[in-house]
Amino acid sequence: MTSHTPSDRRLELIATARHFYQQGWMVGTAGNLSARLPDGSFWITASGRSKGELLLSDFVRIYPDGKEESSADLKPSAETAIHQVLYTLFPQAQACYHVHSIEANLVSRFVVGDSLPLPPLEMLKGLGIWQENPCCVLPIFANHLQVSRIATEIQERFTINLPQVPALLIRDHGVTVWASSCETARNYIELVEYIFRYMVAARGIWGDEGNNN
Ligand SMILES: CSC[C@@H](O)[C@@H](O)C(=O)COP(=O)(O)O
Ligand SMILES: [Zn+2]
Repeated sequence: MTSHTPSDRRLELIATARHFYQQGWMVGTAGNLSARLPDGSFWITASGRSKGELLLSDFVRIYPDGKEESSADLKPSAETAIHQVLYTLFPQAQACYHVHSIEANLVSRFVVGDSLPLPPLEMLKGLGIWQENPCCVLPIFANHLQVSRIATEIQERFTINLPQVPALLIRDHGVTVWASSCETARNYIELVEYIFRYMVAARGIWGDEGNNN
């Protein structure tokens, strides 16, 4: 019988961060990635690390009781509270990815309110929307300096209204997705970023009307 050692999820996070860095979505130290472990803890990128060249030692393990563990005395991502809130709200989530793209920042200013209507693209099926000509919105949150305030607002809003897609946008900041596997979270980031690129291009061609259903 072949025995399998479960692969270290940090390796997948390192490869994904490098890929996102190459797309221009994790420039410098921007963004953070986390993945859950069977005991309910999760690995998250340490704060302020260059996301294009992460090492196994650039992660902090966060336990359900809040205890932190890392090889050196590292600080976890400044946005850990957002990951914690999402893992609590969505127990099936096994990975939570946050990136900063130019397009995400542009589309976050396409509306003044807290919901961004998404164009009815086929790509929405990849985010779980199986409807013809869907009316789908992405929740937008304000980018408070105090990250705990963003996390509280996410918790309050999603406790009352579940989002249609497993993603949220922080205005002038970037997108965060959560998914039942690392691979799916990576796909979700690629899909939402495709939709954002489309929305920016559509506005350039058709103006304000470009993204209407
Ligand atoms: C390039 S500064 C970006 C940070 O302020 C933050 O938004 C971010 O995504 C990365 O913070 P980090 O603490 O490294 O996880
Ligand atoms: Zn960020």
